[in-house]
Amino acid sequence: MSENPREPECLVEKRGHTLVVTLNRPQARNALSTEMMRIMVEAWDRVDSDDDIRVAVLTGAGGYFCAGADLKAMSRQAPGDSFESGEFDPTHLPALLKGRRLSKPLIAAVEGPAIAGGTEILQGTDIRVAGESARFGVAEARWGLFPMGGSAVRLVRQIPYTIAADMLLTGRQVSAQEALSYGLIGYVVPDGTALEKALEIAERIAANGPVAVQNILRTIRDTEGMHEMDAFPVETALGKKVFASDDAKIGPTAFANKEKPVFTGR
Ligand SMILES: C[C@H](/C=C/C(=O)SCCNC(=O)CCNC(=O)[C@H](O)C(C)(C)COP(=O)(O)OP(=O)(O)OC[C@H]1O[C@@H](n2cnc3c(N)ncnc32)[C@H](O)[C@@H]1OP(=O)(O)O)[C@H]1CC[C@H]2[C@@H]3CCC4=CC(=O)CC[C@]4(C)[C@H]3CC[C@]12C
Repeated sequence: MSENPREPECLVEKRGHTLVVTLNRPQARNALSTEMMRIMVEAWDRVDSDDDIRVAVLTGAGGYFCAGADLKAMSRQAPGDSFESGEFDPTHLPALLKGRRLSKPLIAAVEGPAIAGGTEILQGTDIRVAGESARFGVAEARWGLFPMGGSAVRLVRQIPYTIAADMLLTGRQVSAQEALSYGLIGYVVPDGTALEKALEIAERIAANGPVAVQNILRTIRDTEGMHEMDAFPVETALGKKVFASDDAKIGPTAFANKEKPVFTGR
């Protein structure tokens, strides 16, 4: 099928306090194009800069999540050439959230295949929902490629070593139920309802204190891999910022008055 030139290759829509980012090349199973990744980076910048956005959701169009890099485009222009020329420094791939993390929670809503770059970007998300027919895998080795989206570093930190090694070295796909059992995802829902579930989770987070949410998230990230005695000073500094916020007064007062807190994000 030809690509629809009028349709953006990535859709970005604000729904209340949530920004929904939809990979939109279903005819190519939402394979990553440079245009798609350009829009993704714009969306990530908007998440970080717009105080009214408290959560983001990443999903794919057409019942697919993402088939990874565009292998056809890659056959026409080898990424290695771009690396050698210095055109791309793959140490930082902001579209794939490698070398960049969002300051607000990112929820993945996966339907269908999340393969190679699709499972790579998944590892940059925080909460993950998948339809029961979704499939995951890091297929790069099958094509003589390297999972440059961060999986050879991240996957073994997110799921058991032997499963990560198996997936990375064989390139095999795993079902949503397997992925749930490994802890790669947190929810399996009926096909077609992953976005609905992700938006429900997003709403719950958006109703919480934004200062608290963002500093809890930052603590998780900034202390990953640290000895706890080295991590606690980092955690405490961020926690004190939260307790110094207006929201830290709004919450308890709302409870005492038997009201729903209306947080300001300050
Ligand atoms: C290294 C980083 C990641 C690399 C990769 O992801 S490699 C890609 C691996 N992907 C796969 O193995 C999946 C292949 N597809 C499938 O297995 C199946 O299609 C499916 C299971 C996904 C679906 O099966 P299906 O039966 O439903 O559908 P099909 O009939 O198979 O397909 C339908 C239709 O879609 C087309 N299709 C499917 N997948 C792809 C695909 N991956 N690419 C293209 N087209 C696809 C299929 O052909 C059919 O089409 P049709 O015409 O109908 O026949 C990289 C990630 C990001 C990169 C960096 C980005 C920025 C940069 C830019 C540069 O220029 C180079 C440097 C770089 C920094 C770049 C470097 C490498 C990355 C980091």
